[in-house]
Amino acid sequence: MTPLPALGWRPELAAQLPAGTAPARVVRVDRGRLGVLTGDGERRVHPGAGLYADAALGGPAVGDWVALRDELAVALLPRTSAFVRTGAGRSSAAQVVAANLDLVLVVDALTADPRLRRVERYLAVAWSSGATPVVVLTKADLCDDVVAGVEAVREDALGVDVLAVSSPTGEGIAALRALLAPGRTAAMVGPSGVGKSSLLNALAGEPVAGTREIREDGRGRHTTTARELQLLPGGALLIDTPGMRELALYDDAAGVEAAYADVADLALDCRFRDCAHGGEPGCGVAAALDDGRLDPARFRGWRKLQAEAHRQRLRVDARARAEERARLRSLHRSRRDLPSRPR
Ligand SMILES: Nc1nc2c(ncn2[C@@H]2O[C@H](COP(=O)(O)OP(=O)(O)OP(=O)(O)O)[C@@H](O)[C@H]2O)c(=O)[nH]1
Ligand SMILES: [Zn+2]
Repeated sequence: MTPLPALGWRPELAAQLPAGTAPARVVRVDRGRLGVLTGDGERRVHPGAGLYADAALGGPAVGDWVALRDELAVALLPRTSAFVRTGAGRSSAAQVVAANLDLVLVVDALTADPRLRRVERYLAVAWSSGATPVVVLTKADLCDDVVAGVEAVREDALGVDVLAVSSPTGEGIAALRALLAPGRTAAMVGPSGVGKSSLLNALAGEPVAGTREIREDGRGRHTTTARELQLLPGGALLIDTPGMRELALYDDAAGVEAAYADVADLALDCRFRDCAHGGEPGCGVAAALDDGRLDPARFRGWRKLQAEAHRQRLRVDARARAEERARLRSLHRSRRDLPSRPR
């Protein structure tokens, strides 16, 4: 028997449960079936039409809470956060790949130069989901200057925890575990090969990634399910779905603007075109914060990225000016060195 808070249950959800139903957390969405965890263990249930009643929610996703009536999931409970994939392929319909995340581990490796722009894009998507991002830099054991590597990312990822870890040596794993408090739900994003599976195994203390087939003994019959939500020994929950992993590929091409299109929309209402949304009269962003249309956490996330984008522009400008000077110098030099034209 697992107490519900250990599955990430929030007491305020109790009021949202239809009469005669019990809560369950979705651990896998499979053609026509849902794998769920309840206080009594893991089960497979049928998704009822009620889960799709609100088209804007995009149906059940890993991490969602559903209301069960026997073997039927009848309702989708409100989410605190949602990782949405948009613009994948030709369809522009939003697809929720994971829900109710507290933390998003943005994973990259310390072996290559820190890929700051890429980390930033992941951070933008993480903030926009409503979850708090943490940057986890893997392969610390292969890096000569871990401190510098961490510092470069930290400078860029304002207000975000940045940790260095090594899955084989265990370096930094305890510090990461400390962030993964009991009942909190996290998920990993990051490019292929940076060590997400290894990290999941290190956190789990046993190989779960790659060998995620779990044999279950349910009342005499054996069922096999591949869970996409793991309970870690420390009590946190870690979501690892192919959807989250693919998300990376799409959002590499998208950008901060896309992730924060709603804030940009609100800014269109500002009286002044160059409004900095810092207390100016007639500010559309401030109005939306006041009446609850804009979440303050989301606004802070956007602000951080705006500041970073600005600094990045200054850096690029400085580089462009330096390059232009170098170009002019070499041009003069080549003119000077040019042999005089034959008459
Ligand atoms: N030295 C070292 N090698 C690591 C570490 N983490 C992962 N690796 C190695 O890096 C390679 C890729 O690791 P994975 O865990 O499969 O990476 P992944 O991000 O899950 O990759 P995908 O499954 O393609 O998304 C493997 O050969 C791992 O053994 C680390 O901290 N140190
Ligand atoms: Zn404004």
